[in-house]
Amino acid sequence: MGEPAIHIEGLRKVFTDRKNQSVEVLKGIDLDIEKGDIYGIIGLSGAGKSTFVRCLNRLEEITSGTIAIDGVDIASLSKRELAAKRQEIGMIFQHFNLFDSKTVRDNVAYPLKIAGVDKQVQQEKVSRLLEEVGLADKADYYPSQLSGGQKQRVGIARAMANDPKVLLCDEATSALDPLTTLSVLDLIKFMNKEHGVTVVMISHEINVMRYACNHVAVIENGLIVEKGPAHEVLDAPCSETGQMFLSVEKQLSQTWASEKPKVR
Ligand SMILES: Nc1ncnc2c1ncn2[C@@H]1O[C@H](COP(=O)(O)OP(=O)(O)OP(=O)(O)O)[C@@H](O)[C@H]1O
Repeated sequence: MGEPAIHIEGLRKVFTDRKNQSVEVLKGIDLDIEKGDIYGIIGLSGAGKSTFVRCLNRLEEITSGTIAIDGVDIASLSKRELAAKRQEIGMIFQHFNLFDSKTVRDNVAYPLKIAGVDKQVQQEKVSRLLEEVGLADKADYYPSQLSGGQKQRVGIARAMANDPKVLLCDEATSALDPLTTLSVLDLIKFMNKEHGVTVVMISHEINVMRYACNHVAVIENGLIVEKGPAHEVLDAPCSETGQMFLSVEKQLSQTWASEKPKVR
């Protein structure tokens, strides 16, 4: 097995809250993510998923530990080096985070502009990306003129603009209806297959993990409590959180509104 796309060792993140109290949110995470994988991180609200994924591109500074992306320890990079490294790490968000005052075309071109890509090349690249995400006819629209699913497609095109090695997905489908969720997950799978981008996806939806991920880790209170092939972790979890997710999923699919509540 070659070098992993992402190697994480002893990752800790401590926040200081408004009362100056320390809150340890990530408590020593070890994880290797292989190149070309789609890796899911599932956990309850507050378990530390967003903090974890935001540490991977240093949107959050880590307190201690190592995060190596393609063999490069990102904590050791200067601001300038980090800016260059971030071109290798695309990210999409639950609420899309598009520039409202820019057109679809300019949103997607933005990372290319920042990277100093030639204007002609920018235009060609943007056109190709918009074709790929099925929005070629919406290039001159503004985000406010798009549906949630279309906005996330723009987010994906923008995240893929610099041909990243890694795509981070922070609850990317949580604000979308089931059908749109499916099409956005298909698009992420397409980007993984066609462009070889390694995907890290966080979610609290077990179905999303099952549909999209090859591997899954369960995060509980700032620690990874189990990890492995998606079908093993999702179909026969051994952690308390994993078992709870599975049991709630079963109850939701088997219980009618008229039946007695099973959880209070
Ligand atoms: N800037 C911050 N300062 C202090 N505490 C923080 C900060 N950011 C996050 N936290 C705390 O870290 C914990 C984990 O938050 P995080 O958003 O990573 O969880 P999550 O698993 O993504 O939850 P959710 O699914 O609800 O988004 C929470 O208790 C949260 O209050």
